[in-house]
Amino acid sequence: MTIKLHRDYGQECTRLTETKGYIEYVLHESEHNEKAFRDNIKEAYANLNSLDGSEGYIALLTNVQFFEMTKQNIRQLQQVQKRPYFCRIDIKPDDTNHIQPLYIGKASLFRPDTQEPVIVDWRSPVANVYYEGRIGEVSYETSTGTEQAELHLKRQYTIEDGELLDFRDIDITTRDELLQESLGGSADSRLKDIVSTIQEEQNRVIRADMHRPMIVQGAAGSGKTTIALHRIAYLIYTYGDRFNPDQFMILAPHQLFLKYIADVLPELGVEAVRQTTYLDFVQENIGKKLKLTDPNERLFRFLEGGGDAELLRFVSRFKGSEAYKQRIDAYLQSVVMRMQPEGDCKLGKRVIATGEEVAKFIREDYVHMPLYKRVEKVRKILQDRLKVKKKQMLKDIHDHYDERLEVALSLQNPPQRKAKVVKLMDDREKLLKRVEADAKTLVKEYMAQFAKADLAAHYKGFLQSEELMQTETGYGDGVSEQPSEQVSEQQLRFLQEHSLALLGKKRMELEDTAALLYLQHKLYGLLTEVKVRNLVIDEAQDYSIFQLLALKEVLGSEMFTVLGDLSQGIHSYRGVESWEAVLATVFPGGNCQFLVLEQSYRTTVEIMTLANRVIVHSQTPGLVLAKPVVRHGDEPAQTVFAEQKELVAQLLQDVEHLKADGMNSVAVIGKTMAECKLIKKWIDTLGTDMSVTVLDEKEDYSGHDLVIVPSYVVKGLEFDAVFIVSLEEEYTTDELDVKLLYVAMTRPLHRMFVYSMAGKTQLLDVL
Ligand SMILES: Nc1ncnc2c1ncn2[C@@H]1O[C@H](COP(=O)(O)OP(=O)(O)OP(=O)(O)O)[C@@H](O)[C@H]1O
Repeated sequence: MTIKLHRDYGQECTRLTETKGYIEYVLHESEHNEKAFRDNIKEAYANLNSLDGSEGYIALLTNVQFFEMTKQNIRQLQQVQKRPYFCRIDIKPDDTNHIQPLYIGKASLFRPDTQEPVIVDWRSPVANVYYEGRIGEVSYETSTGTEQAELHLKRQYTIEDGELLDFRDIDITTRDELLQESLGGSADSRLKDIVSTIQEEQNRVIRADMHRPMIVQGAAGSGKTTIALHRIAYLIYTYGDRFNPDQFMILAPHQLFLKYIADVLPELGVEAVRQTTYLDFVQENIGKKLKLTDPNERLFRFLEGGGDAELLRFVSRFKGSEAYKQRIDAYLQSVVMRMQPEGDCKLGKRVIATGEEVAKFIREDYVHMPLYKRVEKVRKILQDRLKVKKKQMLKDIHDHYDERLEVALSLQNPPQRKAKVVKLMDDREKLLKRVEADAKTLVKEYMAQFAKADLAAHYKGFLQSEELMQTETGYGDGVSEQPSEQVSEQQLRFLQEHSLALLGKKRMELEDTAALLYLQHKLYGLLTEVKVRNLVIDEAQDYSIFQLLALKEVLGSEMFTVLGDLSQGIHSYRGVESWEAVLATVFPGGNCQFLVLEQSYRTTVEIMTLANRVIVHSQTPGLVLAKPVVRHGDEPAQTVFAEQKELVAQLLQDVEHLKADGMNSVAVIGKTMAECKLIKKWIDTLGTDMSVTVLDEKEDYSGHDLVIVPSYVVKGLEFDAVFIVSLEEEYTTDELDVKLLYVAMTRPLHRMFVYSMAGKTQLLDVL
């Protein structure tokens, strides 16, 4: 049936026209207000000096605030103008007899004249009914408690360019056509918002209690990244009265990924949320650009095995463990204990502070502060006390000499009297000068014993310390699957020599960043004022326990949303081995929520089935296979070639066909960067009109017809079609290879081609 024949079509068209009209009206009004506020600001500036200081300032601030709000409202309304809402729910609250249709969209708009909501924000409490409610009895939580209601209708709309193209009524039994439509679409180089098709299990994550930490194990394509961003938008809307956007932060793996997700929050009407990487966050807060060894190089060193591979693997894992943090704590303790004051701080014979007192300041009274802030505090206390003491001392000297001068002046013998008075005055002058001079340098000299060493010096100090070298504690701290695993002296010695050698070359490893952040926080305090209280971490499987602990410590908050997939844990030698370990070590006490997302939305049943046949070869603890939403496509093509040239020629031909078929984004995934460069070389040799680029973690890939990406860079991204190519590098049955191939296979939305050279198909052969 064409939608135009639907009995509600006319009414829905009228409603859409009215809504657009009202948006237009509000926009017009807002633009007028915006101008008025702008003029007011100018005027307030001009009057700033003539008015009483605070009055002028308040006028300015108020107008700036209104101006910003209006500007944001305008932006939001402009964004929804062409698609004001995506669904409608008809609900009857239990305390009324009136069924109210509510139109849900990406903004909220209310008509004061009719007291009716025109658009209800998707994040509002009642909108939850759209995502989770079934026709019939429903309830939803508001800030004042649980509301009961009856849900009579759930209707989805397809609106494009302000025109109503279709609508359909849905419930649990209905196939979610809007979802199917959305998943059938084409990928570009940016992630998009999914407000109209958020699924129930995803909705639970988005709306989960902000105050409790949450870990989400989500299969590839289950929407973790998307959910992470929607959750921030939801939290800012819901808790906006208590938290500013700058109190939220999202951590993503690299710059390429940040660019990939950059549009979603602004699309959701959210601005000013920090989106960064762990490394950048650390560098910003220690005030130093670190020269790191290439972690991907090491990844492949592990793959090759042999040599020091096992010991290097130990180094990576141990540096991310709680045991490493504990050793740093012990080192910090020893630094504090070594700050044993050498005697009292005295001006002459007068004590400004006793050694015990100073030690107590540092070790007890100001223990909540970073160590060198405590030292600064002590300096300040001593200076303040000195000021008082000096004044008193000078007065005492004056009093003392005044008395003696009085006696001297009463002497009868004039020459004797003169001599005495002169001497007393000289003595007094000398003494006063000495006191002044001593006072000037006293605190500085006393405090010299607590001289500051810089971060690198302390890290080096730690690496050379006996605290690092303790062997008695195994790292049975939830990091290792074998709690009884012992750390040997040989392992620690290797870590020490390896790290000191790197430091000697002014280099560090990514694994050192947690220690650096933690030491910075404990010794000096972070360099920026960290307002962030609420943290969302994507691709969290690559984080170590220590990285998470350090973040928790520096933010002073547990409001973490941690999303990851252990099946994609290609850095598991330094990242999360099991979520239980994170629960036990980072969020102990049972307050942390743990949710599993199995449903995968990205790819077709055919592609996901093949990817699942790969991942079952991994040792991932508690592996949960991804369940694709029912969407069928072509079988993945698996082809073996005899010649590299022949393979690449076929690939180029296929890509051209795919492009002609409307596949926007196509990627070739090679196992390593070297493999990617080889593919590129062949493409250049064969020639093509397409723009082709090899991606690393820093680049933006929009604007290219074809991208070639190493398997370890591609996580998190998606493309319409993907070619997994093995020219020289094959995927073996090794754990890391299994995960790399799985990550690669879960990137396509619609089509997948596995092209390998003969003899390079080891893992594929066992499928
Ligand atoms: N409810 C939904 N409605 C429409 N599209 C969805 C929904 N959930 C996820 N998607 C789509 O599925 C794809 C995968 O989402 P996303 O990248 O957020 O998943 P992920 O769990 O982070 O994946 P991975 O771990 O494999 O990187 C995206 O194209 C996203 O738009």
